Amino acid sequence: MATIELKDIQKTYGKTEAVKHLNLTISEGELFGFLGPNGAGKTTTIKMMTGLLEPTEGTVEICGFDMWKKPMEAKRNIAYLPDQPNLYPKLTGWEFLRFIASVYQVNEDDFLERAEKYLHMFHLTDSAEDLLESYSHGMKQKIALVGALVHDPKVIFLDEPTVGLDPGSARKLKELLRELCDQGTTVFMSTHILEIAENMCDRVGIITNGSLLALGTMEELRAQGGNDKATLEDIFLELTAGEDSAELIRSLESEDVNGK
Ligand SMILES: Nc1ncnc2c1ncn2[C@@H]1O[C@H](COP(=O)(O)OP(=O)(O)OP(=O)(O)O)[C@@H](O)[C@H]1O
Repeated sequence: MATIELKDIQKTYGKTEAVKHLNLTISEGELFGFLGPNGAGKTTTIKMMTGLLEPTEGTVEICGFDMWKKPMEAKRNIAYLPDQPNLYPKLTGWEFLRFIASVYQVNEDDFLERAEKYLHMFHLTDSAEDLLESYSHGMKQKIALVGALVHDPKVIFLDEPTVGLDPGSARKLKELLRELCDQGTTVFMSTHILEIAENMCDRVGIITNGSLLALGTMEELRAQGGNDKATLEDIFLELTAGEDSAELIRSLESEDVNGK
Protein backbone atom coordinates (compact mmCIF):
# COMPACT_ATOMS: atom_id res chain seq x y z
CA MET A 1 0.00 0.00 0.00
CA ALA A 2 1.25 3.51 -0.86
CA THR A 3 1.59 5.76 2.19
CA ILE A 4 3.10 8.72 0.32
CA GLU A 5 1.98 9.65 -3.17
CA LEU A 6 3.29 12.72 -4.98
CA LYS A 7 1.54 13.44 -8.26
CA ASP A 8 3.23 15.92 -10.53
CA ILE A 9 4.11 18.37 -7.75
CA GLN A 10 5.77 21.60 -8.62
CA LYS A 11 6.93 24.62 -6.60
CA THR A 12 8.03 27.93 -7.99
CA TYR A 13 9.37 30.84 -5.94
CA GLY A 14 9.11 33.83 -8.25
CA LYS A 15 11.19 32.75 -11.24
CA THR A 16 12.92 29.89 -9.40
CA GLU A 17 11.49 26.46 -10.20
CA ALA A 18 12.54 24.76 -6.95
CA VAL A 19 10.68 21.49 -7.66
CA LYS A 20 9.67 20.45 -11.16
CA HIS A 21 6.84 17.98 -11.83
CA LEU A 22 7.87 15.40 -9.26
CA ASN A 23 6.10 12.02 -9.18
CA LEU A 24 6.92 9.59 -6.39
CA THR A 25 5.21 6.70 -4.61
CA ILE A 26 6.51 5.38 -1.29
CA SER A 27 5.13 2.15 0.20
CA GLU A 28 4.18 1.23 3.73
CA GLY A 29 7.24 0.11 5.71
CA GLU A 30 9.71 1.63 3.27
CA LEU A 31 12.83 3.48 4.43
CA PHE A 32 13.43 6.03 1.69
CA GLY A 33 16.56 8.17 1.35
CA PHE A 34 16.24 11.53 -0.40
CA LEU A 35 19.54 12.91 -1.66
CA GLY A 36 20.68 15.88 -3.67
CA PRO A 37 23.21 18.71 -3.69
CA ASN A 38 22.57 21.98 -1.83
CA GLY A 39 19.62 23.87 -3.26
CA ALA A 40 18.34 20.81 -5.18
CA GLY A 41 14.81 21.05 -3.74
CA LYS A 42 14.84 18.52 -0.87
CA THR A 43 13.52 20.78 1.90
CA THR A 44 10.96 22.33 -0.44
CA THR A 45 9.70 18.82 -1.31
CA ILE A 46 9.53 17.74 2.35
CA LYS A 47 7.67 20.94 3.29
CA MET A 48 5.10 20.24 0.58
CA MET A 49 4.74 16.64 1.77
CA THR A 50 4.16 17.74 5.37
CA GLY A 51 1.63 20.46 4.55
CA LEU A 52 3.91 23.40 5.42
CA LEU A 53 4.12 24.67 1.86
CA GLU A 54 1.39 24.48 -0.75
CA PRO A 55 2.54 23.11 -4.11
CA THR A 56 2.19 25.50 -7.05
CA GLU A 57 0.79 22.47 -8.90
CA GLY A 58 0.14 18.81 -8.21
CA THR A 59 -1.09 16.79 -5.23
CA VAL A 60 0.33 15.11 -2.13
CA GLU A 61 -1.47 12.16 -0.57
CA ILE A 62 -0.59 10.65 2.81
CA CYS A 63 -2.19 7.29 3.60
CA GLY A 64 -4.76 8.07 0.89
CA PHE A 65 -5.65 11.56 2.22
CA ASP A 66 -4.99 14.65 0.10
CA MET A 67 -2.79 16.99 2.15
CA TRP A 68 -4.68 20.10 1.06
CA LYS A 69 -8.23 18.74 0.82
CA LYS A 70 -8.12 16.56 3.97
CA PRO A 71 -5.31 18.19 5.99
CA MET A 72 -6.41 16.94 9.44
CA GLU A 73 -6.64 13.31 8.30
CA ALA A 74 -3.34 13.51 6.40
CA LYS A 75 -1.44 15.29 9.21
CA ARG A 76 -2.72 12.92 11.90
CA ASN A 77 -0.63 10.20 10.22
CA ILE A 78 2.67 12.05 10.03
CA ALA A 79 5.53 13.36 12.13
CA TYR A 80 8.11 15.81 10.83
CA LEU A 81 11.53 16.30 12.32
CA PRO A 82 13.15 19.37 10.74
CA ASP A 83 16.92 19.81 10.70
CA GLN A 84 16.63 22.72 13.17
CA PRO A 85 13.71 21.93 15.49
CA ASN A 86 12.01 25.03 16.88
CA LEU A 87 11.12 24.16 20.48
CA TYR A 88 9.37 26.19 23.17
CA PRO A 89 12.29 27.20 25.45
CA LYS A 90 10.18 27.67 28.60
CA LEU A 91 8.73 24.15 28.57
CA THR A 92 10.45 21.22 30.25
CA GLY A 93 11.11 18.07 28.23
CA TRP A 94 8.09 16.36 29.81
CA GLU A 95 5.83 19.36 29.24
CA PHE A 96 6.86 19.46 25.58
CA LEU A 97 6.09 15.74 25.14
CA ARG A 98 2.74 16.09 26.96
CA PHE A 99 1.85 19.01 24.72
CA ILE A 100 2.47 16.91 21.59
CA ALA A 101 0.55 13.97 23.04
CA SER A 102 -2.43 16.22 23.81
CA VAL A 103 -2.46 17.67 20.28
CA TYR A 104 -2.55 14.14 18.85
CA GLN A 105 -4.91 12.89 21.61
CA VAL A 106 -2.66 10.02 22.66
CA ASN A 107 -4.05 8.10 25.64
CA GLU A 108 -2.10 8.38 28.92
CA ASP A 109 -0.83 4.78 29.08
CA ASP A 110 0.49 4.79 25.51
CA PHE A 111 2.02 8.22 26.05
CA LEU A 112 3.88 7.19 29.21
CA GLU A 113 5.09 3.92 27.72
CA ARG A 114 6.46 5.57 24.57
CA ALA A 115 7.86 8.68 26.27
CA GLU A 116 9.72 6.67 28.92
CA LYS A 117 11.04 4.19 26.36
CA TYR A 118 12.41 6.83 23.96
CA LEU A 119 13.68 9.18 26.70
CA HIS A 120 15.64 6.26 28.11
CA MET A 121 16.88 5.18 24.67
CA PHE A 122 18.35 8.63 24.00
CA HIS A 123 19.66 9.24 27.56
CA LEU A 124 17.24 12.07 28.28
CA THR A 125 15.43 10.63 31.31
CA ASP A 126 17.48 12.67 33.79
CA SER A 127 17.01 15.91 31.85
CA ALA A 128 13.29 15.51 31.16
CA GLU A 129 12.30 17.86 34.02
CA ASP A 130 14.70 20.59 32.82
CA LEU A 131 13.68 23.54 30.64
CA LEU A 132 14.35 23.03 26.93
CA GLU A 133 16.37 26.26 26.86
CA SER A 134 19.01 24.47 28.95
CA TYR A 135 19.36 21.62 26.41
CA SER A 136 22.38 21.34 24.11
CA HIS A 137 21.82 21.28 20.32
CA GLY A 138 22.02 17.47 20.24
CA MET A 139 19.64 17.12 23.20
CA LYS A 140 17.15 19.39 21.41
CA GLN A 141 17.41 17.18 18.31
CA LYS A 142 16.76 14.11 20.44
CA ILE A 143 13.79 15.47 22.42
CA ALA A 144 12.26 16.63 19.11
CA LEU A 145 12.72 13.07 17.86
CA VAL A 146 11.03 11.64 20.97
CA GLY A 147 8.23 14.15 20.35
CA ALA A 148 7.92 12.88 16.79
CA LEU A 149 7.50 9.32 18.05
CA VAL A 150 5.03 9.71 20.96
CA HIS A 151 1.96 9.62 18.74
CA ASP A 152 3.18 6.56 16.83
CA PRO A 153 2.93 8.13 13.35
CA LYS A 154 2.47 5.97 10.25
CA VAL A 155 4.84 8.18 8.25
CA ILE A 156 7.92 9.99 9.58
CA PHE A 157 9.74 12.73 7.66
CA LEU A 158 13.25 13.56 8.81
CA ASP A 159 15.52 16.28 7.46
CA GLU A 160 19.20 15.42 8.06
CA PRO A 161 18.34 13.45 11.22
CA THR A 162 21.84 12.43 12.32
CA VAL A 163 23.43 15.88 12.08
CA GLY A 164 24.33 17.10 15.57
CA LEU A 165 23.96 13.69 17.21
CA ASP A 166 26.90 11.95 18.92
CA PRO A 167 27.93 8.63 17.31
CA GLY A 168 26.09 6.51 19.91
CA SER A 169 22.81 8.42 19.45
CA ALA A 170 23.19 8.40 15.65
CA ARG A 171 23.58 4.62 15.70
CA LYS A 172 20.55 4.21 17.97
CA LEU A 173 18.51 6.40 15.65
CA LYS A 174 19.53 4.35 12.62
CA GLU A 175 18.64 1.08 14.37
CA LEU A 176 15.35 2.53 15.58
CA LEU A 177 14.33 3.75 12.12
CA ARG A 178 15.06 0.34 10.62
CA GLU A 179 13.06 -1.35 13.40
CA LEU A 180 10.10 1.03 12.93
CA CYS A 181 10.08 0.38 9.17
CA ASP A 182 10.19 -3.37 9.74
CA GLN A 183 7.04 -2.90 11.86
CA GLY A 184 5.27 -1.01 9.06
CA THR A 185 6.17 2.67 9.63
CA THR A 186 7.23 4.58 6.52
CA VAL A 187 10.33 6.77 6.83
CA PHE A 188 11.25 9.50 4.35
CA MET A 189 14.64 10.92 5.18
CA SER A 190 16.84 13.52 3.53
CA THR A 191 20.54 13.14 4.10
CA HIS A 192 23.89 14.29 2.78
CA ILE A 193 25.57 11.28 4.39
CA LEU A 194 25.74 8.84 1.50
CA GLU A 195 26.99 5.97 3.62
CA ILE A 196 23.79 6.18 5.71
CA ALA A 197 21.59 6.13 2.63
CA GLU A 198 23.56 3.29 1.05
CA ASN A 199 23.51 1.07 4.12
CA MET A 200 20.10 1.85 5.58
CA CYS A 201 17.62 2.76 2.91
CA ASP A 202 15.42 0.40 0.91
CA ARG A 203 15.31 2.88 -1.97
CA VAL A 204 17.06 6.11 -2.77
CA GLY A 205 15.97 9.10 -4.85
CA ILE A 206 18.47 11.66 -6.13
CA ILE A 207 17.10 15.12 -6.90
CA THR A 208 19.06 17.78 -8.76
CA ASN A 209 17.82 21.16 -9.80
CA GLY A 210 14.24 20.27 -8.83
CA SER A 211 14.03 17.03 -10.87
CA LEU A 212 14.40 13.42 -9.80
CA LEU A 213 17.46 12.10 -11.65
CA ALA A 214 17.59 8.61 -10.21
CA LEU A 215 15.28 6.39 -8.21
CA GLY A 216 15.61 2.81 -7.04
CA THR A 217 17.35 0.29 -4.82
CA MET A 218 21.15 0.33 -4.76
CA GLU A 219 21.16 -2.62 -7.15
CA GLU A 220 18.84 -0.80 -9.56
CA LEU A 221 20.95 2.37 -9.42
CA ARG A 222 24.14 0.38 -10.09
CA ALA A 223 22.45 -1.38 -13.01
CA GLN A 224 21.24 1.97 -14.43
CA GLY A 225 24.82 3.28 -14.24
CA GLY A 226 26.20 0.10 -15.81
CA ASN A 227 28.66 -0.48 -12.95
CA ASP A 228 27.83 -3.23 -10.47
CA LYS A 229 30.64 -2.16 -8.13
CA ALA A 230 29.63 1.52 -7.90
CA THR A 231 29.11 3.04 -4.46
CA LEU A 232 26.32 5.51 -3.86
CA GLU A 233 29.00 8.20 -3.76
CA ASP A 234 30.15 7.22 -7.28
CA ILE A 235 26.56 7.29 -8.56
CA PHE A 236 25.74 10.56 -6.79
CA LEU A 237 28.86 12.34 -8.05
CA GLU A 238 28.40 11.06 -11.56
CA LEU A 239 24.77 12.23 -11.69
CA THR A 240 25.36 15.58 -10.02
CA ALA A 241 28.79 16.43 -11.47
CA GLY A 242 27.16 17.55 -14.71
CA GLU A 243 25.26 20.22 -12.79
CA ASP A 244 28.37 21.47 -11.03
CA SER A 245 30.36 21.55 -14.24
CA ALA A 246 27.56 23.38 -16.02
CA GLU A 247 27.41 25.88 -13.14
CA LEU A 248 31.18 26.36 -13.26
CA ILE A 249 31.14 26.87 -17.01
CA ARG A 250 28.26 29.38 -16.71
CA SER A 251 30.12 31.35 -14.01
CA LEU A 252 33.35 31.35 -16.07
CA GLU A 253 31.45 32.45 -19.15
CA SER A 254 29.81 35.33 -17.29
CA GLU A 255 33.21 36.36 -15.82
CA ASP A 256 34.56 36.29 -19.35
CA VAL A 257 31.74 38.49 -20.63
CA ASN A 258 32.00 40.87 -17.68
CA GLY A 259 35.79 40.96 -17.95
CA LYS A 260 35.68 42.13 -21.57
N1 LIG B 1 11.48 30.84 0.52
C1 LIG B 1 12.17 30.81 -0.63
N2 LIG B 1 12.14 31.84 -1.49
C2 LIG B 1 12.82 31.80 -2.67
N3 LIG B 1 13.57 30.75 -3.08
C3 LIG B 1 13.64 29.70 -2.26
C4 LIG B 1 12.97 29.66 -0.99
N4 LIG B 1 13.22 28.47 -0.39
C5 LIG B 1 14.03 27.80 -1.24
N5 LIG B 1 14.27 28.52 -2.36
C6 LIG B 1 15.08 28.10 -3.52
O1 LIG B 1 14.58 26.86 -3.97
C7 LIG B 1 15.63 25.97 -4.34
C8 LIG B 1 15.54 24.69 -3.54
O2 LIG B 1 15.81 24.97 -2.15
P1 LIG B 1 15.72 23.85 -1.01
O3 LIG B 1 15.86 24.55 0.31
O4 LIG B 1 14.49 23.04 -1.23
O5 LIG B 1 17.01 22.95 -1.31
P2 LIG B 1 17.66 21.74 -0.49
O6 LIG B 1 17.84 20.63 -1.47
O7 LIG B 1 16.89 21.46 0.73
O8 LIG B 1 19.09 22.36 -0.13
P3 LIG B 1 20.11 22.10 1.12
O9 LIG B 1 20.72 20.76 0.91
O10 LIG B 1 21.11 23.19 0.92
O11 LIG B 1 19.31 22.24 2.38
C9 LIG B 1 16.93 26.78 -4.15
O12 LIG B 1 17.26 27.36 -5.39
C10 LIG B 1 16.53 27.85 -3.15
O13 LIG B 1 17.32 29.01 -3.33
